[in-house]
Amino acid sequence: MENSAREASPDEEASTDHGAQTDSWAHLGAMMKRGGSDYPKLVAQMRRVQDSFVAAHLPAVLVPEFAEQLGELADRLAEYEVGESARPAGSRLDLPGRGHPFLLPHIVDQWSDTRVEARVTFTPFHLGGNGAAHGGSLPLLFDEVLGRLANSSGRSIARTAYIHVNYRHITPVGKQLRLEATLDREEGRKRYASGRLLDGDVVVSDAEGLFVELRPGQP
Ligand SMILES: CCCCCCCC/C=C\CCCCCCCC(=O)SCCNC(=O)CCNC(=O)[C@H](O)C(C)(C)COP(=O)(O)OP(=O)(O)OC[C@H]1O[C@@H](n2cnc3c(N)ncnc32)[C@H](O)[C@@H]1OP(=O)(O)O
Repeated sequence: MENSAREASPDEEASTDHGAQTDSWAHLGAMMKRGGSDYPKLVAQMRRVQDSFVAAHLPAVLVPEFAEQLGELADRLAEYEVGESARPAGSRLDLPGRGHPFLLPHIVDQWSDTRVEARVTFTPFHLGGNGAAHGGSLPLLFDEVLGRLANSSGRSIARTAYIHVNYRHITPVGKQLRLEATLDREEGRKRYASGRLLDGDVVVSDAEGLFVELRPGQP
């Protein structure tokens, strides 16, 4: 396995999954087996493609060949398309960024009912400019981590109402950073969480988010 995050507790993701019930160890265990034991290699190669794609300047003469090869791969993958609730991508809680190439490849080190500690390295795919991560990738990271925290430990489903992100310093690409997040308070249906992204001792970004618990039947 390319990286190991700690496993989720049985009830911690129970209410976060709209497409399938994740209310038992057995179900979580089954989700984390989706794609099999080689799936981490596939995700790692997909992330490599993303990074090398954005970093490459192909000779124009090679562009049609690369487009065709990628097209062939996409066609092959499309043969295996399944519904949202059956996909390995995003289900693999044992992998950085749940094994979903859109998500930052963060690795969770500690997870309690109200606190998360994780490591994350932004890659060339997330580059904005001048060695700094694209500003839009930070709300993505905070939404994922704060959102999961707000939905964990058997709490019922809550959706992001807002994420307020402060950019304090540039977020370097290619350097391992630390992320801390806490669920700070709950007021009725409202859950407030906050997080900090650190480069050494320097807070490069922090965020506060409101997650509102859905009413029964609310989409
Ligand atoms: C399938 C297999 C795969 C397996 C999966 C593996 C496990 C996965 C593990 C983990 C996954 C999760 C990890 C990621 C989590 C990320 C979460 C997201 O990104 S969610 C998407 C983005 N968000 C939306 O799309 C929301 C769209 N908006 C809405 O739906 C509504 O606006 C909503 C629910 C947020 C609130 O609407 P209302 O009608 O329910 O609630 P009202 O009554 O208006 O407000 C309730 C209270 O909240 C305040 N409020 C609402 N919005 C506010 C705002 N923007 N700012 C301030 N206050 C707000 C209101 O003022 C009110 O407060 P007063 O009760 O009066 O004190």
